[in-house]
Amino acid sequence: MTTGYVYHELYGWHDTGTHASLAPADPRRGIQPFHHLENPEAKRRVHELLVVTGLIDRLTRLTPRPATDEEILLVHTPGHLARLTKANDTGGDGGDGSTPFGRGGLDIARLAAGGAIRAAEAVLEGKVDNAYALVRPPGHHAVPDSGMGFCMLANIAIALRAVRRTHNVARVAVVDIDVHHGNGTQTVFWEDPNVLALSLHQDRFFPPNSGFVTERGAGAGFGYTLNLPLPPGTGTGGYLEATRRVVLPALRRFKPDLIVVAAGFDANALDPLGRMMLTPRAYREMARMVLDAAADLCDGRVLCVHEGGYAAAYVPFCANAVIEVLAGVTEPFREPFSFDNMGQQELQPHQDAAIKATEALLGDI
Ligand SMILES: O=C(CCC1CCCC1)NO
Ligand SMILES: [Zn+2]
Repeated sequence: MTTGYVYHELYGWHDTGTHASLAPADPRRGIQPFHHLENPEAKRRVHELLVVTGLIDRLTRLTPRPATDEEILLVHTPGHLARLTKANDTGGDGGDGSTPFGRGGLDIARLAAGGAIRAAEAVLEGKVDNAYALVRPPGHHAVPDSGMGFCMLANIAIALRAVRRTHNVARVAVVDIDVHHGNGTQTVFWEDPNVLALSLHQDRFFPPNSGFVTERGAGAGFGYTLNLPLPPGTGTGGYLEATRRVVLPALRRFKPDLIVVAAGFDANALDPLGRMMLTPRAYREMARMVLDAAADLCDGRVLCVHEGGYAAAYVPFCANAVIEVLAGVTEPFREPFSFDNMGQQELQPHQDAAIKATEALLGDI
């Protein structure tokens, strides 16, 4: 099994400032300077764990390149690109007031989107069987006319639109496991029956009023947007049942040529921005199920693009578990501490009800 891997040190130089988690530091409002939640630590430590454990030596390193204006404009409006370009010398915000970037921030965002493109190309050209793009800033909230929720450019959407012009890939399934709704991907492909936008996320967290099971796509795309809002506190049982009963049947019905995972890890048990309870074992089992489905459906073609995940000491073990599955590692790394025995990790009735509601919609794929 050959697994492509995209990472660049510049991803760690994306400067989100002292936003004191979510709001700009301001003594008049009692907000002390603190690092922004979307800071380099968690992602840099994912890379460093791969290096220290030696897993990186089993991966095929792919060098990211900047996404061009033309590629960005396949998804975003000229106005959004102009906003980012104008602020690139000074630093600014992606558009929602919560997406700060420093000088050269657009250059790094281009490298993130270009990293997703490069990884998608390598998978589609058969250079690797699957790939992991450890990119930053994240992308799954960005919509055509604005950045949002720490996302400046819609990395996955740009990659898909770019490679669909140059490669023979008709149907793509995007499985978003970030704890927040993949609204950006959903918005871009809302009317597209050839992209299945499937999101598992914490119910009514972010973006506000987004990610309801009733959001199903429109026109020819109706039924190809699938949302599974899960109750806060959902753990391994809920996610594995959701994967078994919603994700896998959806993939089997959709028959994708490529499976893309919006690999956010903020559903981890220690995350400051999520209220779920996942562990490396849970992520490993979800990845195993998706990889097995990919082997049956699309010659194993899976592309993971990193999104959120803010517990800097825990996310590395969660992401490492997924990358081990991609790389076919049979002796998984034993993470030093786990929360598999947390109370109510098994499926709970209210979580089962949420799964049932989305399960009922599979027939429209
Ligand atoms: O991890 C994220 C960022 C979510 C935050 C953006 C502002 C409040 C919640 N999205 O996937
Ligand atoms: Zn998130």
